[in-house]
Amino acid sequence: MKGVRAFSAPGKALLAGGYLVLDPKYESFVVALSARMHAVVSSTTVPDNDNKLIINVKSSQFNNNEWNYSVSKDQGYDPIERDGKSNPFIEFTISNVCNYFSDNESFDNKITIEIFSDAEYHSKENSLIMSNNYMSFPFHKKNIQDVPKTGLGSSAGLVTVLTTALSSVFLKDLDVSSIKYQHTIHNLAQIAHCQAQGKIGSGFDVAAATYGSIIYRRFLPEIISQLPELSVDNFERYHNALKDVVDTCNWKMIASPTNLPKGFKLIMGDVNTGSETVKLVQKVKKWYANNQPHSLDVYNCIDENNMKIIQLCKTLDSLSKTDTVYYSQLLEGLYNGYTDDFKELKEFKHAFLTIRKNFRLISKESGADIEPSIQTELLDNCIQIKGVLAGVVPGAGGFDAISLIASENTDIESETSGLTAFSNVSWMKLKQAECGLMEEDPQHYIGLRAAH
Ligand SMILES: Nc1ncnc2c1ncn2[C@@H]1O[C@H](COP(=O)(O)OP(=O)(O)OP(=O)(O)O)[C@@H](O)[C@H]1O
Ligand SMILES: C[C@@](O)(CCOP(=O)(O)O)CC(=O)O
Repeated sequence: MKGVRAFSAPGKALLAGGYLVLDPKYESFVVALSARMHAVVSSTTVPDNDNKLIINVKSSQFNNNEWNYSVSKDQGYDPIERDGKSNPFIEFTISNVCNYFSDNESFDNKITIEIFSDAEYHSKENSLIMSNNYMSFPFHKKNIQDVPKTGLGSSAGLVTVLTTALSSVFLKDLDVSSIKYQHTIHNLAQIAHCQAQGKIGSGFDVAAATYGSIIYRRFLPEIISQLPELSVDNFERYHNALKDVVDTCNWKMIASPTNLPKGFKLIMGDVNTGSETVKLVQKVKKWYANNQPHSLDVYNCIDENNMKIIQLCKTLDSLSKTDTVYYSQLLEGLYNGYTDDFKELKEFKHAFLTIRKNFRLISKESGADIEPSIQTELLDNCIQIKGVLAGVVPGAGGFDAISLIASENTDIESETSGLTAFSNVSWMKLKQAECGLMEEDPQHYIGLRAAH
């Protein structure tokens, strides 16, 4: 095997914009997370291979899961798994990437990709930690689909990093810091992820996996729905349409880089239950359609406050550079709980409280438990903790992990340890990611051993 390369992509928390982000008229605030999905790729050329590509994908952290595909132009790049095993997220990624690059003259025909996922994506129960000097991953006895998820976007991370790893076999000069390549990877991954999910969602998870923390406005769903069905018979038609959608079409989306302001951090707490996003979305959509114009007023009020949060992050970022004296007083105030002395902090806190109030209203009227009362109680307790400014149930809400915005000096573990109000929360080892897609050193994945 030659030219081994490795890549990683971050997970996500949709801090502001749940549900509204499904409509291209609203913008949202997505924080990329330090929990990352990784892919180590190597390739070689084997002779007499009947023009087939052999693609082996291993996810050994999950009961040694492994998928062995053969792919060829004659089969329309529809991957055939040797033992009939299925992982739609891997399959749609392979078919789109291979189809997209099918015009390339020469490329290696035997590809091996190892997937690694950081611990916070899944429940760690009954897992064995394997580490080396650089990385640490939990190994499970169960298959990937049987290990409970925490809701950080594992499938979006997987599809994005797998798209990158596979593309690197066709594009020897692939540079993930280049906007051009990020754009190609994002578009291919977004298409594969929608096809694997069987629906066209807002795509904020794939966008964050590619670009990192972003202000996001979704692409028009027609961009993806206009693609013809991918099948053996219409390979050429699909290929031409795919090239057009990936390279030429204006997706009319926004993914502009952002960050939490200096001195602020994101904290996430898992409540170990999880929720069914699809059902929540169905109920909210039904409520929205049947309650006009009141439902539009509620959405617009949420949007006003989402925009306030986005604007306040920009204001705080610029204050941290232009008025360092005021900014350090503000950070003192944040840590010590004098938030009402600073108009920016007061407004930030108020914006989150207003969003939560509106989501509770939608919960009551639609029957979708976006902020269930148990989470209300938890969030209300959290915002009393020293240094915690605001809290919310991110994304679709429900019983997923909660998100808090706090002073970077807040030690949430020690502030809450031994208190019954927090006995059901496990604080996740997470922070905001420093970047979206990145290239990693493939040596860092070698020699993982069980810790003693
Ligand atoms: N490490 C992995 N190895 C192989 N497949 C994976 C891996 N992680 C995720 N997947 C695939 O993604 C599927 C989970 O996707 P799903 O969209 O249900 O979860 P999620 O993206 O973590 O959830 P959410 O969008 O709520 O954050 C798995 O069943 C598997 O097919
Ligand atoms: C409700 C929704 O806006 C957010 C879902 O977010 P999450 O998967 O719960 O993080 C749906 C979507 O954006 O596709």
